[in-house]
Parts: sequence; structure tokens; C-alpha cells
Amino acid sequence: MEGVDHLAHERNKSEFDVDAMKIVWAGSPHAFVVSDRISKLVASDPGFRKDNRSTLSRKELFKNTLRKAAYAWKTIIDLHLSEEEAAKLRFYVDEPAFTDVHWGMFIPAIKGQGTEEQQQKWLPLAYKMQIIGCYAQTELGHGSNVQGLETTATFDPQTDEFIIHSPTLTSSKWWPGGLGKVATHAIAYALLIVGGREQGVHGFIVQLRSLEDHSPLPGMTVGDIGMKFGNGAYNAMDNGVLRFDHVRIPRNQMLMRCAQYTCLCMPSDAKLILEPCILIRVSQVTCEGKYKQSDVPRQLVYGAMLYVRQTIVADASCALSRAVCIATRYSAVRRQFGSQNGGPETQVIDYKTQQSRLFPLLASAYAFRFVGEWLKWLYADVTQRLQANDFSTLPEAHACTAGLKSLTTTATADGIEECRKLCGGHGYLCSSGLPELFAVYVPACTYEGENTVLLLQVARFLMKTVSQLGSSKKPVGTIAYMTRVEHLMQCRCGVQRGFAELSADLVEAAVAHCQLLVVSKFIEKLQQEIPGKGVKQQLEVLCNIYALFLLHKHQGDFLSTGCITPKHAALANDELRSLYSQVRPNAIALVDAFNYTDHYLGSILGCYDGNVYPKLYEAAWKDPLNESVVPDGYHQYIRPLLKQEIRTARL
Ligand SMILES: CC/C=C\C/C=C\C/C=C\C/C=C\C/C=C\C/C=C/C(=O)SCCNC(=O)CCNC(=O)[C@H](O)C(C)(C)COP(=O)(O)OP(=O)(O)OC[C@H]1O[C@@H](n2cnc3c(N)ncnc32)[C@H](O)[C@@H]1OP(=O)(O)O
Ligand SMILES: Cc1cc2nc3c(=O)[nH]c(=O)nc-3n(C[C@H](O)[C@H](O)[C@H](O)COP(=O)(O)OP(=O)(O)OC[C@H]3O[C@@H](n4cnc5c(N)ncnc54)[C@H](O)[C@@H]3O)c2cc1C
Repeated sequence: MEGVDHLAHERNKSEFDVDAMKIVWAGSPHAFVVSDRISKLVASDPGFRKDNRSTLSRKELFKNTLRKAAYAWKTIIDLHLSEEEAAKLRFYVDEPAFTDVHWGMFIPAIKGQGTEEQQQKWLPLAYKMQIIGCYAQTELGHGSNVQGLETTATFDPQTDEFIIHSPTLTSSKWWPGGLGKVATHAIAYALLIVGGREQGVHGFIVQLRSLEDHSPLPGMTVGDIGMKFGNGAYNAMDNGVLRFDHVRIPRNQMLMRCAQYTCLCMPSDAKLILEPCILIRVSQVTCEGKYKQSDVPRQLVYGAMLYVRQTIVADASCALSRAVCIATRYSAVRRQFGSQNGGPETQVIDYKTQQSRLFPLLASAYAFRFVGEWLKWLYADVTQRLQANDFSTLPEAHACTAGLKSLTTTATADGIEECRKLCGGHGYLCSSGLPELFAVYVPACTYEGENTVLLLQVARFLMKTVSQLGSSKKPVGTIAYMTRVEHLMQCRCGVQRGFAELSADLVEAAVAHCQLLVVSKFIEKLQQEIPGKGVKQQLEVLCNIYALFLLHKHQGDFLSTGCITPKHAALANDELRSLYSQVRPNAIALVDAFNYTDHYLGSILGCYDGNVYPKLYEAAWKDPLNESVVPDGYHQYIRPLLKQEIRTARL
């Protein structure tokens, strides 16, 4: 029944102002208007169609992505879209592509690490897409261990050039998105050697391909690294391999303004303005071949990763909310068992077991949204401090971005898979949208810092803080709570002693610290004024679910450390069940508040009108396998079997 809203009765049950919640979710009235307009623009344009993606071969998929990227760019130019609108358009086009890395890493790296002259030269080209960039850090042999990178950049004072070279097989660049087939330029990271001395890893702008015919420049061996997990949309991304054979680049292509901090201003209407505004020179190679290093922390060389990690945290809530929207709508449509006197069966969303798996994920989507907002603020704050030569909060900012990137991406990847299971058998169909969402999302647990490696960084920061608790240096900001934890105050541990041996436990402590951050930022959000009938109440319920679910899941830890009694644990569980009942009538409206179009969701199970079965049935007939009634291969392989002619058949 086309045009009928099968979820209307669910929407009528809701107890809060959905439109007001949409604004809370978007971040501001302005952000909502932009997001709403651009998502509808993309959804209504057949040029951005994506429902046929899963049937394409890799080559077709890749070419289709190139077409879409070019079409998106044309749309951006023709409609004179602002930077903010253009970013939203790329988001809603929802196709992993070289453009993600060009806009998300290449440009921010030049903005942050490039000198004024480098920015003036390269940024206009990159903004107009007259050059396309990638971010080439990882190598075949080393990803996590950045200091272990083997590519060399040796300064030649005779010619005022660097010689970029891959001395070993393992030094081949491996993984960078966009590198394989598209990028014309790279920010390549290499071990700097000046006057025979190694000076650590630095970034260099290197042209890879001719701007005339796209052929690799002399000394470059470059290609794609092959098919990736899931056979789905991420294969539209040309993750690449690159080997340098004594490639020469001018000295002025070393990124010498090493404070990679891009100023991120958020005025009250939360309109995002990205401006490069920090000028701290960490290191420099002069034409005489002198390496000059200033006394600012060398960690500033990792600033690009800090920036991208906070964008990944913001993105986690988008991916998780998308999966939760699909699973919630489908759970309200799907009925199994429980028919009374020939009446309808029970909606699976009414089963307590379904609620106890689904609603904590709904709460997590909101929780990650708000902690992502806060992390943007933290990043803006550390940026301003660095401007004033105040490096004191850099370790905290690193711990927060690394830890929250790890926590939110792990929970989101697991959550998407749980949503697939919550949809039963139909969740396994590509037309549910969930297999592809999982395949595209799950590498977020690895890229931009493998999640366990990042948690070890948080653990190291926590141990350092604990070791200083008795000193005059009082912990502030996100670690201020430590002074209130008595047994921590009595600890006298060093960072190194026993760290490796206890690292598995320390990683758990790091997760707990990050969870505390998520919960406390949700609570802080609720302390703000939140307009709209019933909106704040709904968020309070979700916040309590998030916190109590964690307490329930980790009650063993809470009980064994004496933080709670068995009675508390039982009370928490009772309260959770009651909170699930409070969410139930509002569940559909709470996912409607994400304001996702059917195009963006890309899921028959999650479609707005809940008209699932006719759509599933119709989609099945569109599968290429159904183009003929008798399949190709019948005469060759099936008939001989059936006719017992298999021994004589030519296979
Ligand atoms: C389809 C896409 C969908 C969604 C994406 C959404 C949004 C993203 C937007 C745009 C991105 C576009 C596309 C994304 C898709 C893929 C792109 C992927 C790109 C990449 O993966 S690029 C490669 C990333 N690589 C890494 O992250 C490597 C991880 N390793 C490290 O960071 C370091 O090597 C490590 C582990 C920190 C170790 O450093 P080191 O060797 O120096 O050792 P130490 O432990 O001794 O540390 C020394 C000291 O420095 C401090 N520190 C470390 N890092 C930082 C930092 N970043 N900032 C500040 N300080 C740092 C550390 O704490 C130590 O301090 P201490 O001495 O203890 O005081
Ligand atoms: C889809 C995708 C896109 C990517 N895009 C890019 C890109 O555009 N540019 C780019 O430069 N790179 C890119 N990468 C590479 C990515 O950044 C690295 O894969 C990532 O940093 C992890 O490094 P690794 O592969 O060396 O993992 P490894 O470090 O080898 O991890 C393997 C295992 O070892 C463990 N481990 C490693 N070190 C430690 C330790 N010290 N203590 C305890 N355990 C440890 C890890 O926890 C993990 O379980 C991409 C990767 C993927 C999957």
C-alpha cells in the first residue's frame, strides 16, 4: 500500500516535540536547516542513486563513484554551495571516495602544517580540485608505530631538494585512501635526514601523477592494494601502494609549520568555521642544510591525527544512529508470536529482550552525539591555548581524542552488527542496508590509530596522572575526579613500572575513564536549557539508560571494588527495565528525530513508512540472478547432475 504510513500509530504515541528534538540532534536551528535542505536535495536527484550499488563489480563501482564525485562537485559549483553545505552534500551522497581524504585529511594537513607560502600555493589548487590529495603515512611494515616509518627524505644541499626514497619493500606506502588510482599529490611522511643525521618523521608534499595525462611521475610505482572486507561500498575507495625511487622534490615542499592545529571556531549558532590560525614553527631545514628545531613539544607533529580523530567521534553517532533507526523501525513493523484470539501477533519491539538490546544503542547514539559536540569544543580550546604558547592541555586533548575515538568506533561497529541481528534474517540482506554499513564502518576501529593502541595512550596518560597525584601538580579538567578517588590518592606508581605486564587491565581502566567522560558530558548537556515539549525528559531517560546499562554490564567490576552493593545492582536493573518502558512509546519518534531520508538510510527495513514487505518482495525480483528464470549454467552443471550425466560432462 504505497503512500500509507504503517508507522503512523507509533508516531501518534510519542510524548515529545519531535521537531524540537531534530534541532537538538542537528546541533542548532541553522545546522538543522542546512542538513534538512541538502539531504532532500541529494535524495531527490537520480544522479545520486545508490540502490544498485551491491550488484556492481569493483571496476563498475569505482567508475560509478568517480562519476558521482564529479557530479557532486558540479552540483556544489552550480548551486554555489558554501563549505558547510558542500560537506553536508558529500556526507549525504554517502559513498566512500577519494574526496573524503582530500577534504578530510589532505587539506587539513596543509592548513595545519604548511607555512603561509605553502598554504598560498597549494590550498587554492586543492580547494578548486585542480589537484587531488591523499594522506600517505602508513607503510606495509608500520602503521601504528609512526616513529618506525622507513621512507626517507634526505636533504641534498647541492640542489636544495629532498630525495624521497623507499629503501625496503616494507617501506612501501600501503593503505592511503585515494592513492591507488586518483590522487595527484600526497602528504607523504618520511624520516628526515639532514647532513647524515636522522631528525624524526616529517610530512612532505609530493606530486604523484602528471596533471596532463595522469601517468605516475618518474620514480613512482603506484597502484591499488586490492579488494577489501565485505565486497561492498568501501571498495569504491582506491586504497593504494606507493614506492619511491629517489624522487626529488624542492625543499619548500617539506611541511615546516608543524603545529597542525586548524582553528575550529563554533559561534553560538554552532556554525562551523575552520580557519588555520596558528603559527608555531617546530622544525625547519634551511637552504644551507641546517635542521632547526624550536622548543615546542615534538608531539605537535601528530596534530593532524588529533584533528581527524575528533571528526571520527562526531561521525560515530551518525553511523550508529543510522543502524538504530533501521532496527527500531523494523522492530515496530515486525511481528512474531503472541496472537490473542486471532488478533495481530506481538511487535518484536515489545519484547523486553529486544528492548534491552536496542534501547541502550539508541541511548548510545545520543550520548556519542553530545560527547562529539563537546570534543569539538575541547579541540577549539586546545587550539586557542596553543596559539598563546600554552601547551598544558595538549596531553589531555590527545588522551580525550584518542580514547573517545577508540570507544565510540568500537561501540558503533559492534552496535551496527547488533542492529543487524535485531532485524533477524532480513537484516542479513543487502537491501537492509546493514551489511554494507558495517563493512564501511568497521575499519574505523583500525584507521586513524588502531583502537587498542590508542587506549594504551590513554592508559599511559592516566598512569602519569596517578603518579603525580601526591605532588603539587593537581589534576584538572577531565581528570580532576581522580583526587576524589581515595585509593588512587594512595597509589605511588610510576608510568613504566609494570605497564606492559598490566597493559590488558590498564586498557580496561582507559575504557572506564572514557565511559565516564561520555556519561558526564551527557549529564552536562542536560544541565543546559533544552527547548521543546518533553524533549529534555526524553534525553534524561536516555542518559539514565546509557549510565545504568553500563553499570549493569560491568556490575562485576562495580561489586568487586565495593563501589556498589548487590542491592544497588538489583535496583539499577529494576530501574533499567522501567526506563525501557518509558522509551517504548517514543522509540519511533526518537529515531525520526535523526531526520534521515530514505535515500540516506538505504534500507528497505528502515524506510520511513514502514511498508517493508512489498518493498522486500519487489526488490528481490530486481536481483540480476532473477533476470532469467532458468539460470546461466543450467545446461552445463545442473542438468548433467539431474540426469546423472555428471561423469561424461565437460566441467
Ligand atoms: C568513510 C569514512 C567515514 C567516516 C570518517 C569520518 C570522519 C573522518 C573525516 C575525514 C577522514 C576521511 C576519511 C577517513 C578514512 C580513512 C582515513 C584514514 C587515515 C589514516 O589512518 S592515516 C594514519 C593514521 N595513523 C595513526 O593514527 C598511527 C597511530 N600511531 C600514533 O598515533 C603514534 O605513533 C602513537 C601510537 C601515539 C605512538 O607515538 P610515539 O611513537 O611517539 O610514542 P609515545 O607513546 O612515546 O608518545 C610520545 C608522546 O607523544 C604523545 N602523543 C602521541 N600522539 C600524540 C598526539 N596526536 N597529540 C599529542 N600528543 C601525542 C604521547 O602521549 C607521549 O607523550 P608523553 O611522552 O607520555 O608525555
Ligand atoms: C580502510 C582503511 C583506510 C586507511 N586509510 C589510510 C590513509 O588514508 N592513510 C594512511 O596513512 N593510512 C591509512 N590506513 C592505515 C591505518 O592508519 C593503519 O592500518 C592503522 O594505523 C593501524 O596500523 P597497523 O595496520 O600497523 O596495525 P598494527 O599496529 O600492526 O596492529 C596489529 C595488532 O597489533 C596490536 N598492537 C600494535 N602495537 C601494539 C602495542 N604497542 N601494544 C599492544 N598491541 C599492539 C594492535 O592492537 C593490533 O591488534 C587505513 C587503514 C584502513 C583499514
